[in-house]
Amino acid sequence: MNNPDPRIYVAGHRGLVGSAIVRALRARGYTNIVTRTHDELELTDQDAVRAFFRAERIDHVYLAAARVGGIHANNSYPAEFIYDNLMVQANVVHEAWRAGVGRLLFLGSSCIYPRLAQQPIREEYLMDGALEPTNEPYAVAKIAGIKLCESYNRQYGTDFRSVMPTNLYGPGDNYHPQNSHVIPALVRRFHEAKAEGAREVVIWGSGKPMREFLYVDDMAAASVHVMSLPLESYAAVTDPMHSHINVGSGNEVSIHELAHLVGEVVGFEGRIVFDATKPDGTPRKLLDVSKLRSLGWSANTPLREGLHRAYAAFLAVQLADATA
Ligand SMILES: NC(=O)C1=CN([C@@H]2O[C@H](COP(=O)(O)OP(=O)(O)OC[C@H]3O[C@@H](n4cnc5c(N)ncnc54)[C@H](OP(=O)(O)O)[C@@H]3O)[C@@H](O)[C@H]2O)C=CC1
Ligand SMILES: C[C@H]1O[C@H](OP(=O)(O)OP(=O)(O)OC[C@H]2O[C@@H](n3cnc4c(=O)[nH]c(N)nc43)[C@H](O)[C@@H]2O)[C@@H](O)[C@@H](O)C1=O
Repeated sequence: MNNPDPRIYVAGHRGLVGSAIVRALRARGYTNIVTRTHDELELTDQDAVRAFFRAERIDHVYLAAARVGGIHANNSYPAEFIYDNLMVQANVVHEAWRAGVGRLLFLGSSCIYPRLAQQPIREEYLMDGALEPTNEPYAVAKIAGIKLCESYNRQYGTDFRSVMPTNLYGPGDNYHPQNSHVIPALVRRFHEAKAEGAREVVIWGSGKPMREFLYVDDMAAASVHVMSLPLESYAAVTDPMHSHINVGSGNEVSIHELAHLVGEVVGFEGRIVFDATKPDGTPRKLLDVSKLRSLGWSANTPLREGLHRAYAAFLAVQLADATA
């Protein structure tokens, strides 16, 4: 019989996705959740990861720890993006197998797919063409993560699953002015422009790229849903090696439309201008989410509502920082 309250390790529990996964697990009544901060457990250190799994007797793992960032961070620190991600996932997957972990969820990213993939992007388009250069090292690491899980499943019969999220946003995001993703970057930039009474806000690139966005609590719900499925159900829609599955909202907007929407949510009334000297990245990446829908899950937070919640979370952080 399945253990109703498995011992669950959420790696990266202080990050955007990991913190939402912990919220989702607690809301569903799971109480046996194990966490370690980065300072307490360095996941690139194999000996430390081995000792952790040996001591903790974990049943399930959510692997939401990774080196993560937006287009500028990926383009500026390619060595860290490939090295850290390869090491973290190799250590966690290998030591989880050694320790007999029953089920693991690896979080990849929609940037694993070819830059000019047919849209919407189906899971089987993986490795069908060249990757987007601004994030190729990160994407190569994430592809290796999928293949790690597949290989352990094939050779050792493990149950290691992989989800490929589209661009995420929400409470707990990284608001670094350069290294963050577009939504937290714009929330902060519009907020500061409004506070300073600035006449214009500059957005990177042409404004033409299309992106699909998913609110992070929807992502967490999808992760818990995928981990709760019987293996036969998951394996029936993934390929025979129990490969990856896309997670998205099914809707896309241009960066131009997004900028106007964030400006509206924040209440900025000035001009929005585009700096075409900055990179656009992939022109379009809309995921085909029919496999996940066939398994009974779909997103339910519209972008405008998610942006209002994300801005409220940003304001709460500002307030806490100001009163600290
Ligand atoms: N955000 C997005 O738009 C998307 C994210 N994803 C994927 O979702 C997952 C979670 O991303 P997200 O929550 O946004 O990322 P965050 O950067 O918000 O969180 C990552 C967490 O992992 C921890 N971490 C990083 N490196 C190590 C390490 N070497 N040892 C221990 N802990 C470490 C970080 O700790 P610390 O901060 O202390 O370093 C942080 O708590 C990743 O796999 C990412 O690739 C996929 C698609 C889109
Ligand atoms: C999730 C995904 O995240 C990264 O890829 P990306 O989709 O290109 O993500 P992004 O959020 O950084 O940018 C989206 C778009 O928005 C434009 N843009 C405008 N103005 C700002 C801005 O101020 N900041 C940022 N970051 N982008 C901006 C930007 O030029 C681009 O056209 C990957 O490296 C990879 O890590 C990955 O998997």
